[in-house]
Amino acid sequence: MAWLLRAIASDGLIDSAAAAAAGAATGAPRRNQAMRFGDFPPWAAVLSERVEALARREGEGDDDDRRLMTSAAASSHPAPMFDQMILNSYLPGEGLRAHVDLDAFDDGVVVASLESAIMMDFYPPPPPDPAPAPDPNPNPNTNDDDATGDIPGGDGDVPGDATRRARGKRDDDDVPIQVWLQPGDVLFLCEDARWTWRHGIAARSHDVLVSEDGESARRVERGHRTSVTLRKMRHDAHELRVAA
Ligand SMILES: O=C(O)CCC(=O)C(=O)O
Ligand SMILES: [Fe+2]
Repeated sequence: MAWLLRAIASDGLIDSAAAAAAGAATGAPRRNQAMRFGDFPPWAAVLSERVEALARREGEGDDDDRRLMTSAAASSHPAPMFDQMILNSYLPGEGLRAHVDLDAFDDGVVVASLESAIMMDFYPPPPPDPAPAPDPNPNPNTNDDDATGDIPGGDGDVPGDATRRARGKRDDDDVPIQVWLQPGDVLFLCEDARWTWRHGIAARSHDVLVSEDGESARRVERGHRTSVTLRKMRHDAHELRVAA
């Protein structure tokens, strides 16, 4: 479940975040990421409080589909809802490898997208590993060390798409679901969108926006973009019982 909220961040917040990102990005070689745990700078505390108010907002009934953050995710974040922040800075042409955020953080990850629009790509999880095929030759004396031989769709020599999927490997040639993030948009990642789908940004200097009817397309040049991600460290992660 991924929800997008248009334009939460006021200009003042955007300016502060952009200035912080610019400050973090100074020096050589250029740094494009800064991480904070716990005490946020004032502008980030304001952003975090606004996001928290939205995520906890009442009046959406019991219909979880209408909430920005699932109630399970929201209630798993005792106040303050977020205690970790990453500030990312992207120049045109820069991207982000598709990934699932670390297990050390709870459900309900938030991305505030600032300054310049960008296309974020979402890749579904690979299908589960197939059940092992019955051994067609149960003769224990047969020496078959071709480890790929029993993978449906794979012939062991030519690693075709089906083979990669069958092995649970990921392929960035997969067609993503695309989400157009405009300055001020806030994206809430819960459940599958947080735990199993990968998200990433293609490294290119422009995006192509296709109209809703699919009839026309528009090229949009990327500018400098800043993103602020907010997360909550899982309680058990403090004791390093989960992968960090
Ligand atoms: O920059 C973004 O929009 C996403 C950043 C992200 O996915 C992350 O920090 O884990
Ligand atoms: Fe991420």
